[in-house]
Amino acid sequence: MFSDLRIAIRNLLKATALWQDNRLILREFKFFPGVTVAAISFSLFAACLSGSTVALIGVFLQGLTNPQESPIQTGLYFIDHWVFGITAPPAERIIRLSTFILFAIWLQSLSHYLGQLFSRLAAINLTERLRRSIFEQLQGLSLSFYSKTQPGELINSIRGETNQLQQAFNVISVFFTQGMTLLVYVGLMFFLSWQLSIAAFLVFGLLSICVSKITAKVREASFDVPTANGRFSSAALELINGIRTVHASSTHEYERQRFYKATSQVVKATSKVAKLSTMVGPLTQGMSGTLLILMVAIAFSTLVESGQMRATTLLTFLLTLSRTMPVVTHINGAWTKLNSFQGAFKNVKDLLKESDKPYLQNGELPFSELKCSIDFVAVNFGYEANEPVLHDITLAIAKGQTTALVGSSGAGKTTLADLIPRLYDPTDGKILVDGIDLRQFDIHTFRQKLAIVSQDTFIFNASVFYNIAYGLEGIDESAVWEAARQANALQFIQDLPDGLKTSLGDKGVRLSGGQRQRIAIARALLRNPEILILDEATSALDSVTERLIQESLENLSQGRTVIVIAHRLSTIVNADQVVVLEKGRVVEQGNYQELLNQKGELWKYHQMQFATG
Ligand SMILES: Nc1ncnc2c1ncn2[C@@H]1O[C@H](COP(=O)(O)OP(=O)(O)OP(=O)(O)O)[C@@H](O)[C@H]1O
Repeated sequence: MFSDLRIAIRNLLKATALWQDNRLILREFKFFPGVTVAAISFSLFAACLSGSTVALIGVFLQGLTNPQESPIQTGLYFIDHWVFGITAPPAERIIRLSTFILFAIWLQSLSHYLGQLFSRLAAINLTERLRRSIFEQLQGLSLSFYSKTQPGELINSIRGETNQLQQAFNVISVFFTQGMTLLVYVGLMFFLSWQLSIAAFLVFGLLSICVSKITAKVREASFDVPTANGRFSSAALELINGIRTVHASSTHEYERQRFYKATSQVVKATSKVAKLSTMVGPLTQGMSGTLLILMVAIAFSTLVESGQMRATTLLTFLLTLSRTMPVVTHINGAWTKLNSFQGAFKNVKDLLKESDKPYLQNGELPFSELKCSIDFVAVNFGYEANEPVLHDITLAIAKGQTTALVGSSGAGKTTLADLIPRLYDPTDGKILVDGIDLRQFDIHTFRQKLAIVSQDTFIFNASVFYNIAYGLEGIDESAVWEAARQANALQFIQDLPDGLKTSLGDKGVRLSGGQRQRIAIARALLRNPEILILDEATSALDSVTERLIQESLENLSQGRTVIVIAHRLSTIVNADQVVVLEKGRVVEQGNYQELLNQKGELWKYHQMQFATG
C-alpha cells in the first residue's frame, strides 16, 4: 500500500515541470529521504500552528474587548469547549486561550526550528551528493572533454556553484515553509471575511505582477554570473600554474590586467543581480503597507459601520493580513533570490547531463596478460570530427619487444601511444590485443598491466612514498626504496629532509625535471607493468642526469613490451622495431639499421642529430 503510494507520488512528481527541469539535481534527494521528509513535515506542521496561533489571538482579542459577547465557535467540540471555553466564565476563557496560545507559539517555534534544521541538513547533504556526482561524472569522461573545457570553469562548478545550490536549497526551504504559512493564513482570511479576502487578493495580485517583472530580469542577469566566475577562476588558476612562465617572461602587467578584467566582470555581473534582487523586498514592503492602510479605512467605513462585520473580526483579519505581508515579502524575496541562482543550476545540470558528453564504453573481458601482440589495424583518429590526426595506421607491437616511435614534432607519436591505454578511441579501424578488440576488455584490468612514463607525469602534493606507491595497496617501504634504487632516485631521495616522507609540494615543485622523471620511473617499476609506454623528455637534461635516467629506463624496460616515443635516436639504436611517423602516417617501419640503409626519413633524422651532436 505504502509502496503504491510512493510510486504514485514519484510518478506525479516526475510529471511536473520542476522535476523535468531539475531532475539531475533533485534525484540526489533519494539518498537521504528521512531528512527530506522530516524537513517537509516539520515545516508543514509549523505553518499550521502559525495559522492556529493567529486565529487563537483573534478569539483572545474578542474575549478581551467584548467579554460579554457570545464567543466565536467553530462547531468542533474539542476546540469550542476545551480551547475557546465557550461555556466557561469570561476570565477562565482568557486564561484557557492564553495557555493554548503560549503552547501553540512554543510548539510552532520548535517545529519551525526542526523544519529549518532538517532543510539545512538536506541542503548540506545535497551539496555533498552533487559534488560526488560531478566528481564521478568527471572521472568517467574521456580526455577529449578536458581538452575543450577550462579547468577553472570545472573548479568553479564543483566548488562555487554547488555552494550556491546549497544556498538555493536553503532559500527553497524558506519558500516552502512560507508558502505553507501563506496557505494557512489565506484560509483563515477567507474564513473571517471573503469580501476583504478577495479585495486583498486583487491588490496583492497586482503587486506580484510588478515583482515578477523584476524577477525575470534577475533570472536573465544571473546567467552571466557563472560565466564570469569561471573566467575569474581560470585566470587565477593559470597565474598560479604558470607563475614560472609569468616571472620568466615578465608579463606581470599583462597578467594583472587580465586578472583585473576577470574580477571586474564578476563585479559587473553580480552587481547587476544584486541591484535588481535587493529592490524587491523594500518595494513590496512599501507598497503593501500603503495598501493595508487603504483597506482598513475602506473596510471600517463600509462593513463595520454598517454592522456587517464585528470590529474584532476586522481586527483579526488585519492581524492575519499584517502577518501575511512579511510572509509574502519573504516569498517574493526567496523567489527573486532563487532566480539569481538559475545560472548555477543550469551549469551544474549541464555538467551532470550525460547525453552530450564523451564517455569511455568499458568492455567486460578481464585482461590477464599479453600473449602475443598489440596490433593497430587501419586506425584513423582525430581530436575533432573533421580534423584527422592519425591516418590508416597499421602496425604490430610484439610482446617483449621494444617499438620506437620517431617523427617530427606534431607527427602524432603521443596521440598514437595514447590510443593503447584507451585515453582516446580510434575514430576508425581497430586496436587488437592478441586478436581481440581492445574495447572488449575491462579497461581497468588492462591498465593495471600498463604503465606510462611521460615528461609531464603528475606529481601529487604528498610524500615521496605516496607518489611512488600511488594507487597500490600494502606496499612496504623496502619495496619503494628498491624501486627508487633501480630508478636512480635513491641518492636524491636520501638527501631530502624527511627521505620518503618528504612532501613534494604542489605538482612536485620541490623537484627538478630529472628528479620528477625518476620518481615517475620508480612509480612504474613498482607497478611491474607488462606493457610500458615511455615518452622521452624533450627538454635538455645535463649529461649526468640523462645518463642516470637512461640507465633507469633500461632497468625498467627489461623483459617488457615497450613503446617508446624517442626524441634522441641514440636511445633507440637497439630497438626491435622503429616506426617513423609523418603528418599522422607511418612512412617507415623496420629495424634501425635497415631503415638507415634505406636512406629515408630516419636516415635524415640520424644525419641531423649526428651533425648537431
Ligand atoms: N588534446 C588535443 N586536442 C586537439 N589536438 C591535439 C591534442 N593533442 C594533440 N593535438 C594535435 O594532434 C597532432 C599530433 O600531436 P602529438 O602530440 O601526437 O604529436 P607528437 O608527434 O607527439 O609531437 P611532439 O613530439 O611535439 O610531442 C598535433 O597537430 C597536435 O596539435
